[in-house]
Amino acid sequence: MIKLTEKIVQEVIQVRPRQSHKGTFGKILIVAGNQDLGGAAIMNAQAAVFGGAGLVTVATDPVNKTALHARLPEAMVVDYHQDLSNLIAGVDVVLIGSGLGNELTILKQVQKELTDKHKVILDGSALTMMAQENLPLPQGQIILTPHQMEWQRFGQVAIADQAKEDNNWEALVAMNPEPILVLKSDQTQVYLENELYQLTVGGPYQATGGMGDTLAGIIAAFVAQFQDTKKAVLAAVYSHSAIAERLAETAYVTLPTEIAQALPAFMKEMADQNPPL
Ligand SMILES: NC(=O)C1=CN([C@@H]2O[C@H](COP(=O)(O)OP(=O)(O)OC[C@H]3O[C@@H](n4cnc5c(N)ncnc54)[C@H](OP(=O)(O)O)[C@@H]3O)[C@@H](O)[C@H]2O)[C@@H](O)CC1
Ligand SMILES: Nc1ncnc2c1ncn2[C@@H]1O[C@H](COP(=O)(O)OP(=O)(O)O)[C@@H](O)[C@H]1O
Ligand SMILES: [Mg+2]
Repeated sequence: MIKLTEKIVQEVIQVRPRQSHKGTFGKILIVAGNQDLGGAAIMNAQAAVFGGAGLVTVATDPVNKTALHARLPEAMVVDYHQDLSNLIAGVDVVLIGSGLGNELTILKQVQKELTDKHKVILDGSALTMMAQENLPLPQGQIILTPHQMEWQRFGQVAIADQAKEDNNWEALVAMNPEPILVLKSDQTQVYLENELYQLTVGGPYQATGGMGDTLAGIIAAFVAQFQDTKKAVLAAVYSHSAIAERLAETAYVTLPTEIAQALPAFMKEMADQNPPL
């Protein structure tokens, strides 16, 4: 077991090269937010934009369009009932599932367009629907971000058995290809290529709806803009809770949107410890 420390973030977040443009830092499609859970799409997208993704498009229920535009003009918004195949073909990263509810048709349509070139984050309702419908993993480099109940459904490991890492590895190796697992709890762990990483920052001030939606957006931003996907996931998991821990020095609860807002300053601080070569 390896403890996650600030070192991983310093390793991943570099000063940006001058010769660059928005395409350099990755294109993300977020598929999230049904009629009732538009906040999840907003929190995904805010975290992705503030986390440094070059271009973010949100495919969501049309009732969420005005709210998304008003909250986050940097993000583009499309109706998730439209044909998303061209959009999917043009992005590097797809984050799907936060607040998606029971939108099974949309999940299936997105999944069939995914290819090996995509980095795919499966969160929230995507995991629950895939478990209920027994859907196979889609193509792409897969990152799963379940909380304990979602992992019980998706990985078929009872919550009580998740404390034993062998049980989680057994479920993971049965999946093909083996995904990266971010198993969220008050003791979040990352299962990644035979190594178990333990988060040692963060705390109960994070127990607020939308906290996981924000983490998923940060992961999307980091894997979109940083070369090494595995390290990018670890750095995202660490940054999310490290920012919360800092905010909690003066706040009883740390809101997901506040964590997103703190990302640019946190990332600059980390990058400044890595002077350009
Ligand atoms: N503003 C928005 O739009 C928001 C939209 N959201 C979206 O809603 C969708 C549904 O997500 P969900 O997580 O709320 O529901 P579900 O999958 O049924 O899990 C809850 C059940 O699991 C149990 N449980 C056990 N261990 C647990 C653990 N460690 N962490 C958490 N739960 C744990 C828990 O136990 P209990 O609370 O009863 O003790 C309960 O029985 C999803 O797509 C999400 O993105 C949310 O982000 C909120 C803000
Ligand atoms: N007591 C706690 N200590 C540390 N982290 C917590 C605690 N409670 C929740 N979290 C973190 O908050 C996030 C919750 O994710 P999730 O349940 O998916 O939220 P949501 O779906 O509402 O956005 C996870 O990253 C989890 O590790
Ligand atoms: Mg969640």
